[in-house]
Amino acid sequence: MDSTHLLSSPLEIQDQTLVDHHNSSIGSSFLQNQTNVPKEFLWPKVDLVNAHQELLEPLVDLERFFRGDELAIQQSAKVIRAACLTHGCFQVINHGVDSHLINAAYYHLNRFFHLPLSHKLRARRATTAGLNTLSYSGAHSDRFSSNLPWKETLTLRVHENPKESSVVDLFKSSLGDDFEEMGITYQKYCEGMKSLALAVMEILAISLGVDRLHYKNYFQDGGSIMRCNYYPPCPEPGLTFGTGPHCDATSLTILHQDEVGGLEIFANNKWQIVRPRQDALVINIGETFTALTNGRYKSCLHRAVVNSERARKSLVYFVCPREDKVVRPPEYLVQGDQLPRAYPDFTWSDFLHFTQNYYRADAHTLHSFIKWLSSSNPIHQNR
Ligand SMILES: C=C1C[C@]23C[C@H]1CC[C@H]2[C@]1(C)CCC[C@@](C)(C(=O)O)[C@H]1[C@@H]3C(=O)O
Ligand SMILES: O=C(O)CCC(=O)C(=O)O
Ligand SMILES: [Fe+2]
Repeated sequence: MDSTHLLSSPLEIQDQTLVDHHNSSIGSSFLQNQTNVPKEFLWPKVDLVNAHQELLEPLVDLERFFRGDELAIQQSAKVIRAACLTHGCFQVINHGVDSHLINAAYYHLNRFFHLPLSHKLRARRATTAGLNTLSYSGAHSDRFSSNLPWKETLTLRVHENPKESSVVDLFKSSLGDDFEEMGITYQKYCEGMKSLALAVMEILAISLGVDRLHYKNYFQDGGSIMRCNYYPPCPEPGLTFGTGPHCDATSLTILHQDEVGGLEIFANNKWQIVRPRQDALVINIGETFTALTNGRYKSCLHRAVVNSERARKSLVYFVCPREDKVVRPPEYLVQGDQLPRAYPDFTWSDFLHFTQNYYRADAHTLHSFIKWLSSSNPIHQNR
């Protein structure tokens, strides 16, 4: 683990904040007007290795799952199992999320990121009574001072089973009445993604040989994080990342990337390109799911590269357990001395808190979190 990433207190994060023009005003116009990459965006050379090969991750057709074709479901589970044991990534087609809804989500994403920066900043950590939050960030420059990502993000955090009105109100109250339509679209997008996530949970359970409904029931009352990524063109794309190498701390990620491409996955000891498919959604195993499988399934190490020609966009839906729920694998995956517990119990709320206040998520977040848990809470030490 790189201990320089481990921050001992929230204050240190504030201390790292960039000053003056970087502080709150990095937006696409700032990034787009650069003729070279400012030093805060330069990533270490060891990380900047290129990917040359295309990932042949499995493409799973969910049509037969939704039709209840048992033989096909078992076959898909087998293919998914192999992918999750090696790199933690697969793609799905005929996934049931309406392509018009995905297009509408991109339409609103574009509209949002083309607003003047002062307007985008109105969505900085806005909150509704239901505790859903909306937050805009330009290159995370308010949180970090080096290895900045060449992107802007809009993050919607949705608590379990939100009422439509709460998400729509959040968009309206932070961005203005003109954003009602955007709120409705993102509410629907999250609903579509949630039902897909529960279907995928069923196949994952089958693939692990645990009770078919185990994970579906577990995530039924869970929340989610929806993120829009906007990656402006970059004058020297080989020096930086749109999103640096990391595993998602969340449970499952359902990602759509636009036709520009840039998502790369670390598999078989090398970085590999995930070619965009308009009709497909990329599914990545996150670290919380790794813990829920007692370390059986690999969380997917991935990154997003930028290019000098075209802005790139992606829509990311992160599946999370209910915040206070204990993250613990089913008994079937823990068997005495042969298969002891790989991680102690924790809650999603604590893990999320760690990533938002103490540690910048990277390739080792779960490992670092467990270490941090045991050092800050002796109860966890011998579990
Ligand atoms: C729990 C989370 C932390 C991040 C958002 C979600 C899932 C992925 C994480 C992230 C994308 C990993 C790379 C670093 C990060 C800061 C980013 O570049 O956006 C991460 C997210 C975050 O803390 O905002
Ligand atoms: O934009 C992408 O393709 C990847 C984004 C990502 O990994 C993330 O937001 O967690
Ligand atoms: Fe990610």
